[in-house]
Amino acid sequence: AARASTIATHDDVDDAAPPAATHPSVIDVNPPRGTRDFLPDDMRLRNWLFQHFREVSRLLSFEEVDFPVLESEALFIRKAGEEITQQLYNFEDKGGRRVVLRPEITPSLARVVIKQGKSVSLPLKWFTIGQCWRYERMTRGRRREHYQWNMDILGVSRVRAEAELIHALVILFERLGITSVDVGIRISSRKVLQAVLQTYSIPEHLFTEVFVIVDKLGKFTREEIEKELVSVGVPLDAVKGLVEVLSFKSLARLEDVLGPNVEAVADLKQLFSMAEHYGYSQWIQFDASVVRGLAYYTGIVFEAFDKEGKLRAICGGGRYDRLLSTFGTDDIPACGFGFGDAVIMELLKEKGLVPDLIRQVDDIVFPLDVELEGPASKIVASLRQKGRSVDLVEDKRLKWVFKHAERINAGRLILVGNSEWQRGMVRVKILSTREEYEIKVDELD
Ligand SMILES: OCc1cccc(Br)n1
Repeated sequence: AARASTIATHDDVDDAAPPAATHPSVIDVNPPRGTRDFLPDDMRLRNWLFQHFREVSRLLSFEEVDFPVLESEALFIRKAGEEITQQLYNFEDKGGRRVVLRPEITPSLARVVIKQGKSVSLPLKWFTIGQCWRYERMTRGRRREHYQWNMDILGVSRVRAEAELIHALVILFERLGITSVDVGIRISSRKVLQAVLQTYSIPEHLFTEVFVIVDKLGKFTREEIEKELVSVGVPLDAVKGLVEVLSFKSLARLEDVLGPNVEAVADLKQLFSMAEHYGYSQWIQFDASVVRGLAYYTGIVFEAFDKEGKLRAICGGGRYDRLLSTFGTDDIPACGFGFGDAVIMELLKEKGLVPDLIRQVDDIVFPLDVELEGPASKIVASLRQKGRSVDLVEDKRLKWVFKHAERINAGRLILVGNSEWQRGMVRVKILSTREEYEIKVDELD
């Protein structure tokens, strides 16, 4: 009871911060609300996933970059009412600067490309894996941080960029053991809705707001969406027309309604044709209801989803040809996606595809007597020099050491004992075969 009283827990769900610690001993051993600790087992899994992200990026000849988690708040102030900008993890730093823990990575990429100015060489193909944050009222108990793999192509205006990024997604899923039976990639284009809005002469300045509202379909009822659309100035007939087109799942149907010369239809037909050549057609489907929730998308948008419909979108992305001009500089055609580390892990668990990543070590070295610790350390140094991972164990009973060797899946147990050492030897036990032998110290490798 005494111990419990000194360690606060945060079982309360309200969002107020706990009172500042009154005594140095009062610490909350949990990580801050909505964040995670990664202990060795978790870290092995995270590194396994990130290694796949990196390997797929390498296969597509992307270069790795990194940006600060801390960014100027100004980079993320957008007026379209997106969830991501309404949940900024923002604050004022000690210098009075308005800063945020970044909620996404693309604006940082834009900032760096702008900084490079004319010296940026195109096409640019960059990827990064970085932690992103949101400040969401914990009443919903959701996470406040996740790691996101981002791949972006700048300087390619044709839908080849989208086709390449979708290829990356397909390769990643296949590497994880996920098939097109488990996951699909829904594809549409913001130009579809744009074409519909234009037929109703909706002013262009409303487009972004409409996209952000329409993206909430699925989270809100159709009536709520229609009401919100009307509230931002979309006449009811246009709302009905929009909702009608949003239900389209066939490109042919879309072409019938919009006509063959609409850019949206041409882009999508080209992308689906490219998919044939890559051999990943079975992974993708046209779905006009895909808009994605980021204000700056201007063209093709896509998201991967689990076909059992149990999880939130696995990843999402699209074309954003006019992001740079919103920061006051010349536009560069751009396309990218963000792929979070959480939903994919939920999917792998669902599918029984989470690998069993055990701790492993090559050697355990154990001096049987305290005066053999020096020789044992010499052996350890030599083995590590040869690139072997070595666990030097001391102050333990031999019985414990044998159990420990099993526990950490050691390859060999090297016992440094007096009688052997006098003859320049050590005793080696191969854990997998139980084979035991003596060997000259300088022949140990
Ligand atoms: O994908 C939206 C998002 C952004 C930042 C942090 C988290 Br958790 N989720």
